[in-house]
Amino acid sequence: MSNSTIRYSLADVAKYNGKNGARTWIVIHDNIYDVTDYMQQHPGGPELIDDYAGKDATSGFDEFGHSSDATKMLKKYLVGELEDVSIH
Ligand code: HEM
Repeated sequence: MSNSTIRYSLADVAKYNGKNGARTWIVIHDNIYDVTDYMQQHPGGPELIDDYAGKDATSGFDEFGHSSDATKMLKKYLVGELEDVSIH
């Protein structure tokens, strides 16, 4: 983790739920991704991602067993990291 990484709480992420013009953010392994521009191209369809809009999508992402290509694609959409929950 670098100091330049922007930290957000899960409450911040929840605002980006894709509703009413909001963008769609999801969390995978404590990293936060803005997948708004990717959802329509998702091979599994946009709905699967929308189910996790504004939430932690780690279980959904891992349960499908995405390819390493899919994991690499995520990097492009990274917007920040979850803040350290242990300090609260
Ligand atoms: C949010 C939770 C997600 C769930 C539950 C999910 C689920 C799935 C499912 C079920 C498929 C299979 C579709 C099919 O074969 O018909 C799939 C494929 C795929 N998904 Fe997702 N997905 C999620 C997020 C993402 C994200 C964020 C990315 C990349 C930015 C991604 C990239 C891909 C790719 C590239 C494939 C094609 C197969 C592969 O390369 O693994 N998915 N996904």
